[in-house]
Amino acid sequence: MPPSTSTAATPAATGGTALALRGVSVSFGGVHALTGVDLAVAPGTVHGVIGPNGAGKTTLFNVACGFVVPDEGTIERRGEQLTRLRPHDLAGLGMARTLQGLGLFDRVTVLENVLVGADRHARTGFLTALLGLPRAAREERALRDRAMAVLERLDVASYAARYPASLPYPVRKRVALARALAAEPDLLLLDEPASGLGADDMTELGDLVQSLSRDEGVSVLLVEHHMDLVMRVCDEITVLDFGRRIASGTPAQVRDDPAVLAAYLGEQVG
Ligand SMILES: Nc1ncnc2c1ncn2[C@@H]1O[C@H](COP(=O)(O)OP(=O)(O)OP(=O)(O)O)[C@@H](O)[C@H]1O
Repeated sequence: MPPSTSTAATPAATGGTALALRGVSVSFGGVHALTGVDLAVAPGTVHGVIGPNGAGKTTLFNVACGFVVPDEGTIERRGEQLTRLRPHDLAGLGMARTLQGLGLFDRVTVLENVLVGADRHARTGFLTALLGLPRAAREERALRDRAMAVLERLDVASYAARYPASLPYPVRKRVALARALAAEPDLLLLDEPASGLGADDMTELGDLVQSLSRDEGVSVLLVEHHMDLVMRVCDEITVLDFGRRIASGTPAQVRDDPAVLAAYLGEQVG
């Protein structure tokens, strides 16, 4: 079963972009990681962020997640400015993310990891459910059903009772994505989701991302090195270089942009 579409973003429902960064600047000491960057994720679309090494992609992702507070600029969600976005605010805002480091809990099972994501909708909370209190029983069952459904969708339900550390990396990546999807976000932030994946897994990942946006109206911000994946699944792409936006547009526009070609000159494009 796919995640519910009840929270999916539509232009009418959002009253604006799914996420917009305006004039965002971030410095680390003397390093200008981002300078006046604008980016708008249109509802229900996949927006890619690419750029050579050190271009500022991770910093931009961290701003969108609330890990990094920009020195200047604003973040808007559905037309409203978010002041002091924090990582723990994401679920309440209908946002979910996966990280390069995956961030799975090694001491609980795959299913329990995904339940942490699904817990966004629980009234009684994951801890109460874990403790098995009677009033939580029905809700816990519903949460487990949804978590299992997401694991099935990503073809990893057979690992539900296993511990993440014992699993191959591509499986752990799917579990991390399942945990994000279990929260039924309408905006998904993906940081290098294809890293460490083989060709088949990458193709399936691309199909899933496209299906989430096209069939379910989920908006996606995709920071990714693999150019072929970005070109295949993104509706729009923002290109960063030395912390500045040097181009944005459709994959075809970006591919032919002289500034982009110059930025990547000498880089091996994955
Ligand atoms: N915590 C930090 N402290 C100091 N400098 C940083 C920090 N994080 C990033 N930078 C610097 O900011 C710039 C942008 O880095 P960032 O990691 O955002 O780029 P990136 O495009 O994700 O690079 P890569 O593709 O290599 O991962 C780089 O010059 C980097 O060295």
